[in-house]
Amino acid sequence: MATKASSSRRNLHAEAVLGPELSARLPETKVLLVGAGGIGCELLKNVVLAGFGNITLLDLDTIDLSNLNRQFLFRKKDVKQSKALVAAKTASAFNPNVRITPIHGNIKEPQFDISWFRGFDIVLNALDNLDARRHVNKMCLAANVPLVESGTAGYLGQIQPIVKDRTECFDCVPKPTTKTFPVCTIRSTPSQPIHCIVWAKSYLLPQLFGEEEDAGGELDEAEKQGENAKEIATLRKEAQAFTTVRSALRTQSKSESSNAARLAFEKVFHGDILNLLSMADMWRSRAPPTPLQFDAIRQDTFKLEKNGSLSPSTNGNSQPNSSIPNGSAIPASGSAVTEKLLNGSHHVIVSKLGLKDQRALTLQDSLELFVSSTNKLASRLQAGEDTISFDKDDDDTLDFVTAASNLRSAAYSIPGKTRWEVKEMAGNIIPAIATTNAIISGLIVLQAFHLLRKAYNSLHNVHVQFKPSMPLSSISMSPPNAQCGVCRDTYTELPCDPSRVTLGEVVSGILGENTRDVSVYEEKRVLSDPDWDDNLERTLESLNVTKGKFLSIVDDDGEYETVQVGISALPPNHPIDKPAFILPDPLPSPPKKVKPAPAAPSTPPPAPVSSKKRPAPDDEGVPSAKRLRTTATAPAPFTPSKKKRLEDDGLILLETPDEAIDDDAVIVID
Ligand SMILES: Nc1ncnc2c1ncn2[C@@H]1O[C@H](COP(=O)(O)OP(=O)(O)OP(=O)(O)O)[C@@H](O)[C@H]1O
Ligand SMILES: [Zn+2]
Repeated sequence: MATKASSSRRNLHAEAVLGPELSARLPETKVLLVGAGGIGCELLKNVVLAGFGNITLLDLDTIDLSNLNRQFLFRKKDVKQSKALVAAKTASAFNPNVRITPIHGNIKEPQFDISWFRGFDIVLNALDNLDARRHVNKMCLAANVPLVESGTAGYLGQIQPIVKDRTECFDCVPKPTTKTFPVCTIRSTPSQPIHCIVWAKSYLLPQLFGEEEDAGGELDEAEKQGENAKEIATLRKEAQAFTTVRSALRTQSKSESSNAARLAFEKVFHGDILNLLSMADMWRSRAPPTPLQFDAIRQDTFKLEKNGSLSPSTNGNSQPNSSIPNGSAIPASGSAVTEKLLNGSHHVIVSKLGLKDQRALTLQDSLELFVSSTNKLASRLQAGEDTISFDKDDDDTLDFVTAASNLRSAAYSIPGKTRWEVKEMAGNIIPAIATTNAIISGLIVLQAFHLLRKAYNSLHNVHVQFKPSMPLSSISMSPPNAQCGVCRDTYTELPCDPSRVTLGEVVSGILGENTRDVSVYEEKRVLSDPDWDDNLERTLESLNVTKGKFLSIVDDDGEYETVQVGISALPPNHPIDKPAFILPDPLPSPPKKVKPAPAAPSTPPPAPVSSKKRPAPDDEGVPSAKRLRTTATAPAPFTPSKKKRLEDDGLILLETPDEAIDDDAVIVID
């Protein structure tokens, strides 16, 4: 047990650096750390060693073998255990005076409501996805708790301190959206390895092993977008033919193993390609693909015509119409194998000694991998798995995507990729660099100290960049974006019993004397608007508006900012004969909206300071919503309910003539 003397000796260093006032406060400061992954493990170690004494650590995940190289609080014996629990246990040993409360859960769960967030002095994010980051940002704004946001991507990293009404919030600057590709490039005319990988991951795998679905919608949309109508008709036929293959995969017996795989192969790598070849127009200006032959590849008699013109990395040395022997590796772009091939040498040497993941695959290898992974996935379906989707850590799905994408690449004379490269590209993986995580975690704690001291002028957004001469750059904080649809809203809390209080009671209670035309949303669901009051008599519970959710009350004339009403629980001693809700006192009074700046002149003015910011790096992107209510600044041409009804009828309404139609028509890598 630590004595008082040893514990004060332990703190001497921190006290000298932080000063007596802050270091005396740290043992009592309540910090919430969200995420116990790459950044989270480093950060937990830092906050424990800095002297924070009351830490809540939350993570939804369990430890994976692949985490161990950088998430140093975990050991092999901990694999499959809760990250939060193991990290808390390991880090508790670093300082006997620390109390770490681990929570194995999702930060979006309703029990982590506004009052729960309000119980912390500071929140530190160590997350890996936009959705959770956005959620924590909003909860911290609602609870008025300072947040330090962070992210790393390989050698790059960023931290952003966020204080309500003083700094930009996480959503003040729009985030880049995921790269998308036109349907026809993916489905008929791939020209790069990534096109084949997206096809295998987002089209073929779901078609064979995912939920049965009508691909018609996606193609209808592609047709609307003006993509080639004849080609779309061929793709429709192609999609229908999947039914036979799907049922073979779900019923084949062990003895006919490989029959279903052969059927799948023949459909997608032979039949579908023959169909496409019949559309002569398509191949006038591009090299046609080659239908693959199952038996010939197996027997090593298949000769693949190589047409150098399709290779993305052709360097002038390619040799049109030279043939790649079946037993040779499909060249992996960027690898020594490719170099040799592109330099005219056909004596491709495939090392069988290299790591399995990093070996270039021959056409035969790909075929065998296709058969074995298809069979494994089929037996999983037969053993009761409903649907199977891609997961970079699920070997069977990764093998399938590796094999299928390489076979497709071969058919289209596109360089192949190793299993390792496919994992990186299909999983959207930027290798994590432990050093970047460590630097970022140190910076998070420094900004946390400024926040706790309320030294707002010392706050900085800091970037770790790949520039040896200047590895760190920092930018002073910008004020909130006046048009931000998240931090400019007015937040309030409504303790209530959702099974007893009606939507109408809440809306009129919150508006009070200030009655005006409003529309009410929960996320993007419209619950009522001035022309549609059907739901006002219904209880919140019947509308699925429960603890932890927000009701957004939007001024219909666009004159006032939106009021966000966070639903929370009534205190346990609330008298049963009193109304089933407690209105905030005073009632929220949203400010008038700041009108957006006039349209930019034709010559753009110099970039404002805030545009120097780099958006937070993200391992996982989310496609942009068709119309995010919160970012709409101009009054909508339709009332929300009417818009919703039209959208339910399958119509997409554009806000402005130049609004792009959303991403439904394209396949998204996520
Ligand atoms: N909604 C959420 N609630 C709680 N924890 C979350 C939530 N979303 C993500 N996380 C956690 O944030 C952490 C992010 O860490 P990191 O980026 O290192 O991810 P990882 O899953 O450990 O690594 P990798 O994705 O590279 O395999 C993960 O441990 C993840 O479980
Ligand atoms: Zn904002």
